[in-house]
Amino acid sequence: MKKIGVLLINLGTPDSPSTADVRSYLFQFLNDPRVVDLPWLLRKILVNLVIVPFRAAKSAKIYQKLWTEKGSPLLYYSKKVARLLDDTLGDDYSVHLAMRYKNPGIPDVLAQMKKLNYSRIVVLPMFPHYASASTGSALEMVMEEIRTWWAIPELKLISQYYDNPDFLDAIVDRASKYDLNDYDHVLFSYHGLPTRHVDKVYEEGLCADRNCVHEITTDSQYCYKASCFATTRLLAEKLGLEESDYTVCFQSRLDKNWLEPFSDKVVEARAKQGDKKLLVFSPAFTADCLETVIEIGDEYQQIFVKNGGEKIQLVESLNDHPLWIDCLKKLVLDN
Ligand SMILES: C=CC1=C(C)c2cc3[nH]c(cc4nc(cc5[nH]c(cc1n2)c(C)c5CCC(=O)O)C(CCC(=O)O)=C4C)c(C)c3C=C
Ligand SMILES: [Fe+2]
Ligand SMILES: [Fe+2]
Repeated sequence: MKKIGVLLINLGTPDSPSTADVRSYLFQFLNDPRVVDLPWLLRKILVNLVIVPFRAAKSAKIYQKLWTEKGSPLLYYSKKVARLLDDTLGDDYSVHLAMRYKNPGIPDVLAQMKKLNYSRIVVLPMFPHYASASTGSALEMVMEEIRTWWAIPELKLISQYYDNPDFLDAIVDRASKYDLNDYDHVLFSYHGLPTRHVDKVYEEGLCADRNCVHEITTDSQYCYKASCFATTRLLAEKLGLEESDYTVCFQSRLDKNWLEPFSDKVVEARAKQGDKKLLVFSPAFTADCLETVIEIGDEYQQIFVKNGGEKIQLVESLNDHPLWIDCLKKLVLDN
């Protein structure tokens, strides 16, 4: 019998790109109080009467562009990573994949894992950076489920690993097919967050430095913004980039009070100042998804060209990269 269970978690994706399935996904996602952290009534009104009704059909059209014959890339690659990780970890480990939203859901997957009586469970979110809206939400759901078990196994929750050398090397290797000298500028575009999400990490209620490029300290260790800048500094060093060669930016905002600078505005500004080719890294996304393939690869490309640029080259997500599998393997073995 296998002794250690590994629960690999990703965000989740609609069951299909139909408007009904996208609506149901957005409904579950945006009603999460760690994602839309407003008082209950305000969240219900805003999400269920404003955002979801207006967004579902529009998002469904974008999901239809993203969908391949293998379905959603996020789910396809998450499953593949789980299989490869299971193969490489050997007989003492068994890897299970769950999604925070939609399928396969965390409660169902944990119910299967419970029956297998693991002596230890390692929970490994596929988010290198901690954010309450991603890792926090997934780990909370795991704890909510496991707290009801009569026999609670040893439990290890991995909160973040953005500075793990294997993770960084995998990204650098992913980019190795591009010659940095061919590009006018490099962007490191991370998923955005409402600024208050970042502020809430700090006891006194404010991200120490709103324009933070700050070092990681015990106070800021779970500041998503700080960890994005730290990731960028580490990657830039490995890539041999000077500070003037790159810009850190944040994409996918839902309103104006999100982390800045906004990626789409940076793309526009770089085109207007004469850049023709941009190389874009997206280190917060470990699998191809709507926010990389469509938002960066398609929407930003259009913005760039409209303003005088030529080509936005996205550095593909890690997906099933062997060094990424190796990184996950070591994270499990070290924990
Ligand atoms: C308040 C809204 C949102 C927060 C906060 C948020 C944080 C967050 N999201 C990811 C990763 C992904 N998000 C994806 C899609 C997506 N995200 C939001 C909103 C928030 N995300 C929406 C409404 C959507 C759906 C698409 C749309 O309608 O625009 C995806 C892609 C999923 C896919 O199926 O391809 C990912 C991945 C992280 C890591 C994060 C916190 C840092
Ligand atoms: Fe998101
Ligand atoms: Fe901060």
